Amino acid sequence: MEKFQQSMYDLIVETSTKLPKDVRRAIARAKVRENAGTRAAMALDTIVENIQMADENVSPICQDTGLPTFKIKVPVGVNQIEMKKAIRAAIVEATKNGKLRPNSVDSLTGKNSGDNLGEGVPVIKFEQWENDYIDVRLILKGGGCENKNIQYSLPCELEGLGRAGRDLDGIRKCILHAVYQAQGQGCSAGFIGVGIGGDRSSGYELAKEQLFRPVDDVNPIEELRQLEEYIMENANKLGIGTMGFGGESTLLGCKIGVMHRIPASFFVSVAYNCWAFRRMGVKIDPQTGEIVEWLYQDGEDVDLTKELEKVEAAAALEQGDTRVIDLVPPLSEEQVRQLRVGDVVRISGMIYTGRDAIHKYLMDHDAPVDLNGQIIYHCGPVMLKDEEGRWHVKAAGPTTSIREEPYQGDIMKKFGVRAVIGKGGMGAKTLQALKEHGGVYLNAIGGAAQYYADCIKSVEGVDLLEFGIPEAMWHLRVENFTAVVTMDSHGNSLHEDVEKSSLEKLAQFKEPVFK
Ligand SMILES: O=C(O)C[C@H](O)C(=O)O
Ligand code: SF4
Repeated sequence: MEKFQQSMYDLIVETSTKLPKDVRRAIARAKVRENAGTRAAMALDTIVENIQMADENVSPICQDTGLPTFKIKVPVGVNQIEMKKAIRAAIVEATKNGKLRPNSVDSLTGKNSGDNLGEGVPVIKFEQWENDYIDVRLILKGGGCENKNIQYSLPCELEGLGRAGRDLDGIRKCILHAVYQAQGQGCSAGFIGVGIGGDRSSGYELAKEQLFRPVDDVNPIEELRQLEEYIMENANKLGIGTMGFGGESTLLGCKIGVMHRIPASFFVSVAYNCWAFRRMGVKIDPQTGEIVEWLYQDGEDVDLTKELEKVEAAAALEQGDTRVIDLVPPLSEEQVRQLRVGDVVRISGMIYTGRDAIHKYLMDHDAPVDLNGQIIYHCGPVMLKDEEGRWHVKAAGPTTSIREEPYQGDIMKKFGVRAVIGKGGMGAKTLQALKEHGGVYLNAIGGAAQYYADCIKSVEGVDLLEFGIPEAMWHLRVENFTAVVTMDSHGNSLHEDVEKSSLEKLAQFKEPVFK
């Protein structure tokens, strides 16, 4: 087993940097569906470009490399303690090399362990089997989509859909509702795994297990096959679209599993995974620890370069009726008030990262830099320090902004911040503050961590590094950092509009379908 650690390192790097073929095919299908020239199509083009860049740079597709979760099947007699040690060592190595973001945080103190190890991290689950090889599957599921998982206890009342009863039709309603409530915040278009039955924990376990099924397999249980097909067809009619910009591609895959339950409980658990669906698997020789086969290799490989050729055509179309505005901070109130929902902005100059820890901190501390007229970027990047002590960005896409909703408006007013960049949109409190103070919300494409890292020309400083790499305030000099205005200072919010229209569309699925 001396090669096992190297094999696990290779598996981690492959999972973090390359999307499996079945996922790529699903993304290519989404591209065909999305109408050229729309904002959703433009977002998908960025996603495709990002996938390609991650491939070439052997760098993380998305900066949030998730909570590494290994599912391992071993022949009887294999030493699981040694395997665990090797996996942990491989995780540390991959973190040091910038293939994983240091993502393990002490829940009580907030301290980042720095090497991705911690209490219960990584997750490693073993099962014995009678085959003569080891099967290792790894999923790197990020926080934004994890926060969009949802569990229903039937019967229940669902907005737009009414009563969901304890039957197949009630399950159907829960799944549609799960897609609706995720909006663009889990970086749609997404994949869902559904677990019917079990208890609160085994139900979620079953839901997550479904994410290991190939996207294009067929459910062997006839009712579930029909339900999967129904969901794929109809969830895409909700009009949420890529990144919640509105559009035709909302869901890329739906896999449903079932298990027994106890009479009093009836749970439907839904695990939502973003488009950056990073899961891979290998077969391992139990003698040497070497990889003998990579999994998820079936079917055709999509030529994403071909997809990229369409990017320019779409971009040209896009710019036909869209204003593209160059911004160089510091921004004045007047400049910001001229921006409208739908405008595309290209930022050059300094931006400052700030996410959960920084927002909480700024509420009752001074800012480490003058933020007057500046732009805050909701982002927790992957950073590496070179031998001369200079920092380099390895991946830097936006994080889900709604988590900063309790603070954002106050912070913008307190420090004179004029714009925030993030993804998934913000709520009524921030919208009101943008109006009162004169500010905008700029939506970047979630998960496009390589694409944005490329716009960052230098790291000019860092504050509050004691919060850990993802949570620190990084001073970044960017060039042509592109984002879309989705909330403006005139009370307009694309997110509010899409949420409202998708709720109306959800209501068309109220009547029973599965008797
Ligand atoms: O933590 C992050 O960088 C992003 C997170 O996965 C999110 O989707 O909000
Ligand atoms: S930022 Fe988006 S793509 Fe990345 S892990 Fe979070 S939900 Fe997934």
